[in-house]
Amino acid sequence: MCLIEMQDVWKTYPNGTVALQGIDVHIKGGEFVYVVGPSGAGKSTFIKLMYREEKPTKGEIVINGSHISRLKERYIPHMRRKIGVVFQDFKLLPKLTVYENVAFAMEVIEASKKEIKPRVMEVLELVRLKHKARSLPDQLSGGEQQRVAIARAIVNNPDLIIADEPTGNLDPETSMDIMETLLDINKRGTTVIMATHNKEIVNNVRKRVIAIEAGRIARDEQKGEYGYED
Ligand SMILES: Nc1ncnc2c1ncn2[C@@H]1O[C@H](COP(=O)(O)OP(=O)(O)OP(=O)(O)O)[C@@H](O)[C@H]1O
Repeated sequence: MCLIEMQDVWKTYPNGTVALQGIDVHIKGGEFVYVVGPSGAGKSTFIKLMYREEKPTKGEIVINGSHISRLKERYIPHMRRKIGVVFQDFKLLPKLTVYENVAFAMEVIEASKKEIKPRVMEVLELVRLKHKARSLPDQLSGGEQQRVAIARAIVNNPDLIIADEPTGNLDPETSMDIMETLLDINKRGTTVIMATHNKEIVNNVRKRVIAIEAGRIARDEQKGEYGYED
């Protein structure tokens, strides 16, 4: 089944920058997709459209049957429950413990206390951080912080994980560890879309590659390669 469909999607920012021009894409449930391309090509914009951080100037975006390009503001929080987002800079809440950071995502959707504890411990176990539940983010390594962010992104069982440069701040070994965590989540059925400049990972763990150049899809290959020198 088609999880994400974009049809003739254009994005022009208010200052006149044309970030995307005529994007057509289909992504099926369960896929793992890399989004690659030169700096400024439009990767983040492409990804931001999927969780309605940005709105297209023109075109249709359908995610899981819902026309998110037309969605009214008040329905956006509900739509985002089914999407987990992971950022390069982790975006953890610094004064909350690891446990609280993950639990917070469930509190926001008004899950009951009874549901929260076992589910948070379950996802912390999945990212191998149960033993750090009481730590604060700044007591963790970068890779551990990113694994907390992944735990937070998956705690509400999303259909889709969107990761924008999740390994951008991490060394090669830690990056591969984060990649393995994302692959593990994907094996359990969650679709993963990952924008990345990590040539090593893309070339070594072959998956679908969508290359964006100057706002257009330049390549879309199954088991593709990175294709750039940086
Ligand atoms: N909020 C904004 N307002 C105006 N222009 C923007 C905005 N965000 C991005 N842009 C511009 O849109 C184009 C695409 O940016 P985008 O961030 O999508 O690229 P990217 O491929 O993710 O780049 P990078 O690899 O450097 O993160 C760039 O020219 C950028 O300067």
